[in-house]
Amino acid sequence: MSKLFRAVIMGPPGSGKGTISERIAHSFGLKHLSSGDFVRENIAAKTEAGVLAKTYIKKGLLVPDHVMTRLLLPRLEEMTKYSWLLDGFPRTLAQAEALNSACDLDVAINLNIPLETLKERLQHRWIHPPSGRVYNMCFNPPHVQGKDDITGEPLIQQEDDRPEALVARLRHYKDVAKPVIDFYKAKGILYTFSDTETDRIWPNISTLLSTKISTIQSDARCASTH
Ligand SMILES: Nc1ncnc2c1ncn2[C@@H]1O[C@H](COP(=O)(O)OP(=O)(O)OP(=O)(O)O)[C@@H](O)[C@H]1O
Ligand SMILES: Nc1nc2c(ncn2[C@@H]2O[C@H](COP(=O)(O)O)[C@@H](O)[C@H]2O)c(=O)[nH]1
Repeated sequence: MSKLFRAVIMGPPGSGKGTISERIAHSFGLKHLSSGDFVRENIAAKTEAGVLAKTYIKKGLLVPDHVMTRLLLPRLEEMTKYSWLLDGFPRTLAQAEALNSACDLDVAINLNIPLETLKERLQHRWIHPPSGRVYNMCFNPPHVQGKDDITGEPLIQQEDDRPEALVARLRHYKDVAKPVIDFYKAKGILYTFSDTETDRIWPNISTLLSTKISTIQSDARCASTH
């Protein structure tokens, strides 16, 4: 039986986490687990965690660690038989430590994108809140402007994607992300990718994952024959 592969992807707002996560899931057959999707599901289901999370999201804040961890770890327990990519979690050191106590990771992908590029991207980002599907009028526009490709429902722009909200959001991101980046660097599993275009970053991520996944599978085959 081949060993399972587990990875996380991190990056500031607008860095392409969601975009690249979809490509990884499609190319490598990994389950794409999005913390934002889990939050939206809980909000829609009006669970205790969802109701609490909504109060923070409406203020453009991160959901508190204990709420996020309580919401996310049980979902990972349902995934023990799958290889997965976790998008949007961890965002803080406390979350990284909680995840570390629950499972081992093979790779932590870190997207390092220039501020001006993030600003440009988020000005043109439109989302379909119920599904979390993401569009960009310059990069991947919807078939019909303002409408979700799948449901035809309206797309919105997030308040905190506005340029004036972004600087504070990015400063906060850097403050909370640095300990997480250092945590995975110390574990020897951090891989950072810097560029202004997802289409240039993608081949490098694809090569890394191809190498890592085939190495894990060949090690598993060796182990099973000894
Ligand atoms: N790991 C997490 N810890 C705390 N809050 C989270 C976490 N993941 C998601 N959230 C909350 O849920 C909201 C929606 O998450 P999602 O990833 O879909 O959007 P986002 O963070 O705005 O994405 P992006 O980083 O691309 O801007 C976030 O703005 C945040 O408030
Ligand atoms: N102009 C470009 N836009 C891009 C690129 N990669 C992603 N995007 C768009 O930016 C936002 C943020 O992406 P997310 O995956 O972090 O939500 C979103 O609207 C994407 O469609 C790119 O290389 N160039």
